[in-house]
Amino acid sequence: MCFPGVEGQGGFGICIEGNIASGKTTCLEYFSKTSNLEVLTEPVSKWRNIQGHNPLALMYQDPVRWGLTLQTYVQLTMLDRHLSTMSAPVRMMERSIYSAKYIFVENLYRSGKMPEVDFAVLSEWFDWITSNIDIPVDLIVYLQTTPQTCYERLTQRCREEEKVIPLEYLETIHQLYEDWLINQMSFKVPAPVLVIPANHDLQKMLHQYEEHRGKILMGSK
Ligand SMILES: Nc1ncnc2c1ncn2[C@@H]1O[C@H](COP(=O)(O)OP(=O)(O)O)[C@@H](O)[C@H]1O
Ligand SMILES: O=c1ccn([C@H]2C[C@H](O)[C@@H](COP(=O)(O)O)O2)c(=O)[nH]1
Repeated sequence: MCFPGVEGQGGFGICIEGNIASGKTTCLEYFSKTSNLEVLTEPVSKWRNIQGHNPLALMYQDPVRWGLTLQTYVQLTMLDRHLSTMSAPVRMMERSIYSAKYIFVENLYRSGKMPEVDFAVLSEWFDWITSNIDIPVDLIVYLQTTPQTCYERLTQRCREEEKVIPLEYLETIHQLYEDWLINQMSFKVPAPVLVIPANHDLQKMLHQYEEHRGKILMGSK
Protein backbone atom coordinates (compact mmCIF):
# COMPACT_ATOMS: atom_id res chain seq x y z
CA MET A 1 0.00 0.00 0.00
CA CYS A 2 1.40 3.41 -0.88
CA PHE A 3 -0.42 6.72 -0.69
CA PRO A 4 0.78 9.66 -2.77
CA GLY A 5 1.93 12.79 -0.93
CA VAL A 6 3.19 16.13 -2.17
CA GLU A 7 5.53 14.43 -4.67
CA GLY A 8 2.52 12.57 -6.04
CA GLN A 9 0.95 15.98 -6.51
CA GLY A 10 3.99 17.13 -8.49
CA GLY A 11 5.11 19.64 -5.87
CA PHE A 12 8.32 20.48 -4.01
CA GLY A 13 8.36 20.13 -0.22
CA ILE A 14 10.70 22.04 2.10
CA CYS A 15 10.81 21.47 5.87
CA ILE A 16 12.19 24.17 8.17
CA GLU A 17 13.87 22.51 11.13
CA GLY A 18 15.50 23.89 14.27
CA ASN A 19 15.42 24.07 18.04
CA ILE A 20 12.49 25.58 19.97
CA ALA A 21 12.36 29.36 19.35
CA SER A 22 15.18 29.22 16.79
CA GLY A 23 13.13 31.42 14.43
CA LYS A 24 11.27 28.90 12.24
CA THR A 25 7.90 30.68 12.33
CA THR A 26 9.60 34.02 11.63
CA CYS A 27 11.37 32.46 8.63
CA LEU A 28 8.07 31.04 7.31
CA GLU A 29 6.41 34.40 7.77
CA TYR A 30 9.10 35.99 5.63
CA PHE A 31 8.75 33.46 2.81
CA SER A 32 4.94 33.55 2.96
CA LYS A 33 5.08 36.70 0.81
CA THR A 34 6.59 34.66 -2.05
CA SER A 35 4.23 33.90 -4.91
CA ASN A 36 3.53 30.27 -5.85
CA LEU A 37 4.62 29.12 -2.41
CA GLU A 38 2.45 27.87 0.42
CA VAL A 39 3.48 27.98 4.05
CA LEU A 40 2.31 25.51 6.69
CA THR A 41 3.16 26.40 10.28
CA GLU A 42 3.39 23.77 13.01
CA PRO A 43 -0.07 22.91 14.38
CA VAL A 44 0.87 24.15 17.87
CA SER A 45 -2.61 25.58 18.47
CA LYS A 46 -4.01 22.05 18.12
CA TRP A 47 -1.40 20.71 20.57
CA ARG A 48 -2.55 23.37 23.05
CA ASN A 49 -6.24 22.66 22.59
CA ILE A 50 -7.76 19.34 21.64
CA GLN A 51 -11.39 19.28 22.66
CA GLY A 52 -10.62 21.61 25.56
CA HIS A 53 -7.48 19.74 26.72
CA ASN A 54 -3.90 21.05 26.49
CA PRO A 55 -1.56 18.08 25.87
CA LEU A 56 1.46 20.40 25.37
CA ALA A 57 1.04 21.88 28.86
CA LEU A 58 0.36 18.44 30.34
CA MET A 59 3.54 17.04 28.77
CA TYR A 60 5.70 19.83 30.25
CA GLN A 61 4.03 19.36 33.66
CA ASP A 62 4.38 15.55 33.72
CA PRO A 63 6.27 14.12 30.73
CA VAL A 64 6.23 10.52 32.02
CA ARG A 65 2.43 10.51 32.12
CA TRP A 66 1.64 12.68 29.10
CA GLY A 67 4.59 12.33 26.69
CA LEU A 68 2.89 9.54 24.73
CA THR A 69 -0.38 11.47 24.59
CA LEU A 70 1.25 14.59 23.16
CA GLN A 71 3.55 12.79 20.74
CA THR A 72 0.74 10.59 19.40
CA TYR A 73 -1.20 13.74 18.57
CA VAL A 74 1.89 15.48 17.16
CA GLN A 75 2.49 12.47 14.89
CA LEU A 76 -1.11 12.52 13.64
CA THR A 77 -1.23 16.28 13.04
CA MET A 78 2.17 16.33 11.30
CA LEU A 79 1.11 13.46 9.03
CA ASP A 80 -2.05 15.38 8.22
CA ARG A 81 0.09 18.44 7.33
CA HIS A 82 2.42 16.38 5.10
CA LEU A 83 -0.47 14.80 3.21
CA SER A 84 -2.76 17.80 2.82
CA THR A 85 -3.52 18.91 -0.74
CA MET A 86 -1.08 21.51 -2.02
CA SER A 87 -2.37 24.95 -2.91
CA ALA A 88 0.89 26.00 -4.66
CA PRO A 89 3.75 24.22 -6.48
CA VAL A 90 6.14 24.80 -3.55
CA ARG A 91 5.34 24.00 0.06
CA MET A 92 7.36 25.23 3.02
CA MET A 93 6.39 23.60 6.29
CA GLU A 94 7.55 23.95 9.87
CA ARG A 95 9.25 20.80 11.16
CA SER A 96 8.15 17.30 10.11
CA ILE A 97 6.96 13.93 11.30
CA TYR A 98 10.69 13.00 11.29
CA SER A 99 11.81 15.58 13.84
CA ALA A 100 8.79 14.76 16.01
CA LYS A 101 10.14 11.20 16.27
CA TYR A 102 13.91 11.63 15.96
CA ILE A 103 14.17 14.68 18.23
CA PHE A 104 11.24 14.94 20.64
CA VAL A 105 10.20 11.31 21.15
CA GLU A 106 13.86 10.31 21.24
CA ASN A 107 14.57 12.97 23.88
CA LEU A 108 11.70 11.83 26.11
CA TYR A 109 12.85 8.23 25.85
CA ARG A 110 16.59 8.83 26.33
CA SER A 111 16.01 11.11 29.32
CA GLY A 112 14.01 8.35 31.03
CA LYS A 113 10.78 10.34 30.78
CA MET A 114 9.04 7.98 28.38
CA PRO A 115 8.35 4.40 29.50
CA GLU A 116 9.75 1.74 27.17
CA VAL A 117 6.28 0.47 26.24
CA ASP A 118 5.16 3.99 25.18
CA PHE A 119 8.30 4.37 23.08
CA ALA A 120 7.67 0.96 21.46
CA VAL A 121 4.07 1.86 20.57
CA LEU A 122 5.08 5.23 19.06
CA SER A 123 7.99 3.63 17.19
CA GLU A 124 5.78 0.95 15.63
CA TRP A 125 3.30 3.61 14.54
CA PHE A 126 6.10 5.74 13.07
CA ASP A 127 7.69 2.77 11.27
CA TRP A 128 4.34 1.72 9.81
CA ILE A 129 3.57 5.24 8.59
CA THR A 130 6.97 5.84 7.03
CA SER A 131 7.08 2.47 5.29
CA ASN A 132 3.52 2.56 3.94
CA ILE A 133 2.96 6.23 3.16
CA ASP A 134 5.02 8.46 0.93
CA ILE A 135 6.08 11.39 3.15
CA PRO A 136 7.31 13.97 0.70
CA VAL A 137 10.36 15.98 1.78
CA ASP A 138 12.70 17.34 -0.90
CA LEU A 139 14.82 19.73 1.17
CA ILE A 140 15.47 20.35 4.86
CA VAL A 141 16.47 23.87 5.90
CA TYR A 142 18.14 23.71 9.31
CA LEU A 143 18.20 26.96 11.29
CA GLN A 144 21.32 26.40 13.36
CA THR A 145 21.40 28.32 16.63
CA THR A 146 23.07 28.04 20.00
CA PRO A 147 20.84 26.82 22.84
CA GLN A 148 21.55 30.14 24.62
CA THR A 149 20.08 32.16 21.73
CA CYS A 150 16.97 29.95 21.76
CA TYR A 151 16.67 30.35 25.51
CA GLU A 152 16.69 34.15 25.16
CA ARG A 153 14.11 34.08 22.33
CA LEU A 154 11.93 31.58 24.18
CA THR A 155 11.98 33.74 27.30
CA GLN A 156 11.07 36.79 25.22
CA ARG A 157 8.23 34.91 23.42
CA CYS A 158 6.86 33.88 26.81
CA ARG A 159 4.57 31.01 25.75
CA GLU A 160 2.80 29.97 28.96
CA GLU A 161 3.44 26.19 28.63
CA GLU A 162 7.17 26.73 27.99
CA LYS A 163 7.96 28.77 31.13
CA VAL A 164 9.25 25.59 32.79
CA ILE A 165 11.85 24.87 30.04
CA PRO A 166 15.42 25.16 31.37
CA LEU A 167 18.48 25.89 29.21
CA GLU A 168 19.56 22.23 29.62
CA TYR A 169 16.44 21.07 27.75
CA LEU A 170 17.35 23.25 24.76
CA GLU A 171 20.93 21.95 24.94
CA THR A 172 19.69 18.37 24.65
CA ILE A 173 17.33 19.19 21.75
CA HIS A 174 20.21 21.04 20.06
CA GLN A 175 22.52 18.02 20.33
CA LEU A 176 19.86 15.69 18.92
CA TYR A 177 19.41 18.04 15.95
CA GLU A 178 23.17 18.29 15.39
CA ASP A 179 23.61 14.50 15.49
CA TRP A 180 20.72 14.02 13.06
CA LEU A 181 21.29 16.80 10.51
CA ILE A 182 24.96 17.86 10.83
CA ASN A 183 26.88 14.77 12.01
CA GLN A 184 24.30 12.49 10.32
CA MET A 185 25.11 9.73 12.81
CA SER A 186 21.80 9.05 14.52
CA PHE A 187 18.90 8.61 12.07
CA LYS A 188 18.37 8.55 8.32
CA VAL A 189 18.13 12.06 6.90
CA PRO A 190 15.19 12.04 4.46
CA ALA A 191 16.41 14.88 2.16
CA PRO A 192 19.43 17.13 1.47
CA VAL A 193 20.11 19.63 4.26
CA LEU A 194 20.75 23.36 3.85
CA VAL A 195 22.22 24.84 7.02
CA ILE A 196 21.54 28.52 7.79
CA PRO A 197 23.35 30.05 10.78
CA ALA A 198 20.51 31.61 12.77
CA ASN A 199 21.95 33.36 15.82
CA HIS A 200 21.90 36.72 14.04
CA ASP A 201 19.50 39.60 14.60
CA LEU A 202 16.32 39.75 12.57
CA GLN A 203 17.65 42.11 9.92
CA LYS A 204 20.68 39.92 9.21
CA MET A 205 18.46 36.81 9.16
CA LEU A 206 16.15 38.36 6.56
CA HIS A 207 19.20 39.30 4.51
CA GLN A 208 20.44 35.69 4.72
CA TYR A 209 17.04 34.36 3.68
CA GLU A 210 17.20 36.58 0.61
CA GLU A 211 20.74 35.33 -0.14
CA HIS A 212 19.59 31.70 0.20
CA ARG A 213 16.28 32.17 -1.63
CA GLY A 214 17.68 30.70 -4.86
CA LYS A 215 19.16 27.65 -3.14
CA ILE A 216 15.99 27.02 -1.15
CA LEU A 217 13.60 27.34 -4.07
CA MET A 218 15.96 26.17 -6.84
CA GLY A 219 15.13 22.49 -6.41
CA SER A 220 11.52 23.29 -7.18
CA LYS A 221 12.26 24.47 -10.73
N1 LIG B 1 16.65 36.71 14.39
C1 LIG B 1 15.96 36.98 15.49
N2 LIG B 1 16.47 37.79 16.43
C2 LIG B 1 15.79 38.06 17.56
N3 LIG B 1 14.57 37.55 17.86
C3 LIG B 1 14.01 36.71 16.96
C4 LIG B 1 14.67 36.38 15.73
N4 LIG B 1 13.87 35.52 15.05
C5 LIG B 1 12.78 35.34 15.80
N5 LIG B 1 12.85 36.05 16.93
C6 LIG B 1 11.87 36.09 18.04
O1 LIG B 1 12.14 34.92 18.81
C7 LIG B 1 10.93 34.30 19.23
C8 LIG B 1 10.87 32.88 18.64
O2 LIG B 1 10.80 32.96 17.24
P1 LIG B 1 9.86 31.98 16.39
O3 LIG B 1 9.97 32.37 14.97
O4 LIG B 1 8.51 31.92 17.03
O5 LIG B 1 10.64 30.59 16.67
P2 LIG B 1 10.18 29.09 16.41
O6 LIG B 1 9.04 29.11 15.43
O7 LIG B 1 11.40 28.43 15.86
O8 LIG B 1 9.79 28.52 17.74
C9 LIG B 1 9.79 35.19 18.75
O9 LIG B 1 9.45 36.06 19.80
C10 LIG B 1 10.42 35.97 17.58
O10 LIG B 1 9.84 37.23 17.42
O1 LIG C 1 7.28 16.70 18.43
C1 LIG C 1 7.25 17.76 19.09
C2 LIG C 1 7.30 19.02 18.47
C3 LIG C 1 7.26 20.15 19.25
N1 LIG C 1 7.15 20.06 20.59
C4 LIG C 1 7.03 21.29 21.41
C5 LIG C 1 8.27 22.13 21.50
C6 LIG C 1 7.71 23.51 21.70
O2 LIG C 1 7.38 23.70 23.08
C7 LIG C 1 6.42 23.49 20.90
C8 LIG C 1 6.51 24.11 19.53
O3 LIG C 1 7.80 24.22 19.10
P1 LIG C 1 8.42 25.53 18.34
O4 LIG C 1 9.85 25.19 18.16
O5 LIG C 1 8.22 26.73 19.20
O6 LIG C 1 7.67 25.65 17.07
O7 LIG C 1 6.06 22.12 20.79
C9 LIG C 1 7.10 18.83 21.20
O8 LIG C 1 7.03 18.74 22.45
N2 LIG C 1 7.12 17.72 20.44
